[in-house]
Amino acid sequence: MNNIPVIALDFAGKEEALQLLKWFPDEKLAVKIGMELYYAEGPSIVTAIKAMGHDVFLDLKLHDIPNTVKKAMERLAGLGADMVNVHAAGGQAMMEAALEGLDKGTSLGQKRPLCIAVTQLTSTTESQMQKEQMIQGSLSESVLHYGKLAKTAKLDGVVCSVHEAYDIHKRVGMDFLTVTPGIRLADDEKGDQKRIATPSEARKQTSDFIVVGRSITEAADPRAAYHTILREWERAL
Ligand SMILES: O=c1ccn([C@@H]2O[C@H](COP(=O)(O)O)[C@@H](O)[C@H]2O)c(=O)[nH]1
Repeated sequence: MNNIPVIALDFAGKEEALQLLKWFPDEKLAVKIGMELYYAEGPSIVTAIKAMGHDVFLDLKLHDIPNTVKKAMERLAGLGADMVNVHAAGGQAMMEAALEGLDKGTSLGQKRPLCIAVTQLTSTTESQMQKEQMIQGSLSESVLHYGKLAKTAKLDGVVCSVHEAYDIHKRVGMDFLTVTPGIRLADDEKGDQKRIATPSEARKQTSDFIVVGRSITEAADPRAAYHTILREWERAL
């Protein structure tokens, strides 16, 4: 995965997703296939988008007992996605099982998908986390804790907000990936996201990948929105 931003294809079906991709006839993109599109279309949506030459982050956020996650990852490994993920809250043994499944399901000569762990969703606030998840301490401590746990389990990185990305890199490792959704341009609607940041802040805070959905997919001209975000990212340093 190289391209930035990663476009979240949060659509009800293949037709809508392909409509969006038509805005980018000559560009190799990185796209994210999430639950909505995957549950509607099944594994063929991953192979179809890979066949178009795009990188795919398959964002299914697995969270179950280790054996179930291992077997599911064994199946997902064969689809050709470049990145997959789990919830760090599933625990170290579950994350290790995810990797085991991916290794087992990856054929000889194929590259194992990167595997990252969701820490605290970008739609979660600190007070919500403390009340609803009964986690004491700050949200940034919780994200760091999950980051360290994911590193111990030998995962490749985490999903976190831009606000935690630098701390993760400093304290877990500069080569440990930080994938950051919750990206908004200054005038964009926040929607359900709580811990948001601009593409420029994301770059300054050392995010490796920014994930952008509605700011691109709901724009009147998605290609123009994509390039505005890319330009802001490129000019940030
Ligand atoms: O903590 C997380 C984990 C995943 N996401 C996903 O990223 C996109 C963001 O979409 P926007 O429209 O740009 O808000 C979406 O697919 C989420 O499922 C996240 O937002 N936060």
